[in-house]
Amino acid sequence: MRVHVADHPLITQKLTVLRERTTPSPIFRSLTEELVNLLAYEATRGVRTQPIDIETPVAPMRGLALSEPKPLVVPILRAGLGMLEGMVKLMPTAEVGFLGMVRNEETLQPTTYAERLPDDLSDRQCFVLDPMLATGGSLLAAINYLFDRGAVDVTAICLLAAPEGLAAIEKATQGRDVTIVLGALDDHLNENGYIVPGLGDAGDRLYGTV
Ligand SMILES: O=P(O)(O)OC[C@H]1O[C@H](OP(=O)(O)OP(=O)(O)O)[C@H](O)[C@@H]1O
Ligand SMILES: O=c1cc[nH]c(=O)[nH]1
Ligand SMILES: [Mg+2]
Repeated sequence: MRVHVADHPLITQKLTVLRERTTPSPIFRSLTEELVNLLAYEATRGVRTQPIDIETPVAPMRGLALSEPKPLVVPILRAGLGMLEGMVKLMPTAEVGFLGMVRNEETLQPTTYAERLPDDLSDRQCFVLDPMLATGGSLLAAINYLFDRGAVDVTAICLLAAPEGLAAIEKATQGRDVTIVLGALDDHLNENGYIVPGLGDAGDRLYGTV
């Protein structure tokens, strides 16, 4: 598993505002989109392309086009939906699939309440979006759905992660092509399974349900 933790002052600055408890939902939403734009740049570094011959007004040249089949972007509802717009702005031709998951706040186990993915993902590059990687249970379930359908590689973009969740995913995906791109790697999980220092419940903060 490859892990890339962003190291850029603008990402840390935007995350600082996001984490602040008084930041209201509209600002939280726009910062989330800005952060995805920045993280997606790194996450799509390995996107598959093919040469394409074009003519500029001045001369013919060989450029690059995205390869077929196009990448699949999968936000994990609810909170991952807040990252979708930022990602598809960067790759407007990507296809989008959806996974709805919710973590039981007592057992910390995820359940899937919605799934709308292409049946056959053979030869597809997949990009999963979820702001929070806490115990890793939700992201691992999403990664397993994609590999079970034939995906060859999965890249997840998360704003924050806990070391415990990252280690759990690494252990459970041995031998698979998995990349995780993070805005920051936080300190630990607390007794309620929340990332510390974290930002609280991302879904509630995005959609104002606190
Ligand atoms: O790593 P885990 O321990 O599985 O926790 C992370 C999950 O928890 C949050 O979703 P939540 O269950 O709160 O659903 P929501 O997006 O609808 O708020 C978050 O968006 C992740 O999907
Ligand atoms: O810190 C956490 C952990 C799980 N889900 C969240 O939204 N935040
Ligand atoms: Mg939530």
